[in-house]
Amino acid sequence: MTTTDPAVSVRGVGRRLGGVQALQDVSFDLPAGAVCGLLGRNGAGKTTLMAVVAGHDRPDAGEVAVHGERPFENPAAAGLVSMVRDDQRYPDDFHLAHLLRVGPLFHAGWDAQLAEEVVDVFRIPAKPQLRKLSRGQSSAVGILVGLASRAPVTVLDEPTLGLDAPSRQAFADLLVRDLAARPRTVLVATHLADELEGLLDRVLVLDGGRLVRDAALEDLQGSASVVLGPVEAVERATADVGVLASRRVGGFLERVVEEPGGSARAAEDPALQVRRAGLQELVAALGAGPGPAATPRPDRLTEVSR
Ligand SMILES: Nc1ncnc2c1ncn2[C@@H]1O[C@H](COP(=O)(O)OP(=O)(O)OP(=O)(O)O)[C@@H](O)[C@H]1O
Repeated sequence: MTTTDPAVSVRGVGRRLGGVQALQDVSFDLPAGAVCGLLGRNGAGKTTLMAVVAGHDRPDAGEVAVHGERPFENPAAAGLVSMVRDDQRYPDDFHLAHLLRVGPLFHAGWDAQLAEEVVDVFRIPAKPQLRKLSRGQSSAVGILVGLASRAPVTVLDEPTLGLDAPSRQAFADLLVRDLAARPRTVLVATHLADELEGLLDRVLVLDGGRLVRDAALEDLQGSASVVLGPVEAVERATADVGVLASRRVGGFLERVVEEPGGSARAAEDPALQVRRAGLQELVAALGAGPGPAATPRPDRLTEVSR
């Protein structure tokens, strides 16, 4: 293994659960030290993918390697990857104090001081059993384990689910600070792409179990714009460009168009508003599922009317 080897390598991975093809032919590499957002709609396959990367589940097809080790049922990989699920279960009688005691037993790199800091920042209560904590408090416990375990590859499934706004900001601040002090690779699934955008180096987008985008954040940013205005004016300005999504609200039309070039004509029309597409909008446009074609590029389109 060299320093340029990827921290995570996924090749042709498939996973069928029940009657559902949850993952199909998924391939990507995560460079060591990258913070990668895993995005996609409900049921896109994010949790399934994270579970096979973390070795909680095995793929039916393809190969997964974490720092060169197969993660499933391989003791050599146990300390390399830590995954915190959004529905993480603990023993019924477990309190915070139990978790803080067993953390170092399960995670060789456990940082007790950081764990205590997370307890303070998120005000995680000591008293009720962990299973009785609120949704947001349970997420804070997940953040505690995810950060304090300091695994070389950390997998976080919806870490901010149910957190209030100050706590979501506290999570982002802690993650940035801790990664600067102890760089590691992070794969984080979220439905709040815009909130975590500032933390990400890479973005993976799943749709229906397939990987539809694997890009550096900077390549994705600026790859699309939003054009908004009266229906006819928007249609005229975007007639010959790549349209990723369209949404009609009354007499107005909003289109997500591909750059470069997509918004050029619209920018000359004072009746139209043009702005850069946010990550969330871009992901929605890429993974919005099948819809009637609105332009001659039906494979890339979604048309949503209200
Ligand atoms: N144990 C299971 N048995 C049958 N189908 C399953 C099982 N687990 C997941 N699935 C299905 O596999 C698909 C992918 O599920 P997954 O939980 O990976 O999606 P997700 O992207 O994490 O969704 P969400 O954003 O809602 O958490 C879904 O269609 C889901 O219904």
